[in-house]
Order: sequence, then structure tokens, then C-alpha cells
Amino acid sequence: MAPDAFEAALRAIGDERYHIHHPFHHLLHDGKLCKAQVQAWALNRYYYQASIPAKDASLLARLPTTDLRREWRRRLEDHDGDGSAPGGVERWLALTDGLGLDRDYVVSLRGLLPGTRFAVDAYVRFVRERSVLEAIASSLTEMFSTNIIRLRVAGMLQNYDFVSEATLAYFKPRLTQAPQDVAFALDYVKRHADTAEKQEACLDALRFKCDLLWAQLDALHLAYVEPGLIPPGAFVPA
Ligand SMILES: O=C(O)c1cc(C(=O)O)c2c(n1)C(=O)C(=O)c1cc(C(=O)O)[nH]c1-2
Repeated sequence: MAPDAFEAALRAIGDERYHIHHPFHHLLHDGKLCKAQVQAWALNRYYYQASIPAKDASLLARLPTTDLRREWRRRLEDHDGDGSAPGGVERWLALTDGLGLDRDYVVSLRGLLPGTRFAVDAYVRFVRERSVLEAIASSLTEMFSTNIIRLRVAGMLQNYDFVSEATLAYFKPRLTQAPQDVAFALDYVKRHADTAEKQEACLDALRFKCDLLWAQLDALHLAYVEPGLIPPGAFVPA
């Protein structure tokens, strides 16, 4: 495929299977969940947020050039902070604090759904074990994330009296960080996927990533929407 057709094929995967289409997100954004269900979402997604720097660090260690490592190091700072300003993980905890969850409990991961754990761990493992090209391609769901973040922030502010601009502050920097991440990653993938096999591997990596985002919401829906099957040990709303 020519690079533009390849990019269109990547984008088509998002149109079909990005988690913006998941029923749990529709409920979340449309104000159809109660506070306890929003707590369950934030608690579980903490594990995704906290694992992103671990997957980026493992990829960073395998990047062969200074330029590539410097670019990827920025992601680590976005999530872990640079010591002067809070990073994304800390800002996510401001959200769980704002929702009234105990911080030690959130960070302990004791209340996590098994489905969340398996899906997030699969992402970290994929990035560690697959080629650098596939690992970078798997980050490309961020091509679609600014749309869902805009939708989520507007919907949640409008529909829930228990969230505010301050509790949702995690998302604002993502609107500039994600396009910056994507500009680099998409250019890298388009230049390095120079055979049909490599392009197919990138498309598969992006499908895998969409699937693991989707699976996290399936787990939430099953436990906290319907039929309400909360696995043993997982967060039980007060
Ligand atoms: O709010 C969202 O729906 C959403 C989705 C994604 C994504 O598509 O993977 C990320 C984020 N947020 C996000 O905040 C974030 O930091 C992030 C990093 C990555 C990644 O794969 O490296 N994806 C995402």
C-alpha cells in the first residue's frame, strides 16, 4: 500500500473498533451512570494509566538512537511528571480523589477487575515482546483519543454534579500531548512499514490495542452495569 492508503487503513480500524463506540462509554458520557459506576471506571482505569509509563520505559530501552529515545522519554515525563509539575498518573489520582475513592485503596490495585488486569498486562507484554515497529503502531489508538476526550469532558461536566473541571483536569493536557505523540508515531510507522508484511503487522497491532481497550469496558459493563457480576475481591460500591 502507498503510505496514504496505509494511513487510511489504520484510521479505518479506529472507525470500526475504537472504544468510543462501546456502550459503557455511551452511558458514561451521556450521564447515565451513578457515582459508584463512575468510581468503578476511574478505579479500574487507574491501572491503565499507571502501566503506560512502564510500557513506554520498556520500549525506550529498546530504541536504537538518541533522537528516538529523546522523543519517547517525553512520554515518560508526560505520565510520571518531571518532579516540578504532576504527571498524568498523579493527575489521574486527583480524579479518583475527587470521586471520593481512598487513594491507598486505588493505588493498592486490590479492587481491580481481573479483566482490567489481564487486558492492561497484555498491552505491557505486547510492547515488551513485539518488534519496535509493532510496539509504536500499538500506541496509535491515540489518533482517536482527542475526539473521545472532548466528548467525555463535555458530557461529564454537563451531566454529573459530582465532577468538575478540577477533577477532570487529567484530560486537558492530553489534548495537546496526544497529537504530538501521534505526529511522531504515525510518521515513524509510515516510514518503517515498507513491506506488505510490516504494514499488516502494524494494522494487527492497532486492532489488538483497540481490542484490549474494548475488553476493559466489557469487564466494567459486566460487573457494574449488567448483569452486575462483580468478581470476588473486586471493588464493591458502598
Ligand atoms: O481517554 C481515552 O479514551 C484514552 C485513550 C487512550 C488510547 O487510545 O490508548 C489513551 C489515553 N486516553 C490516555 O490518556 C493516554 O495517556 C494514553 C497513552 C496511550 C498509549 O497507548 O501510549 N494511550 C492513551
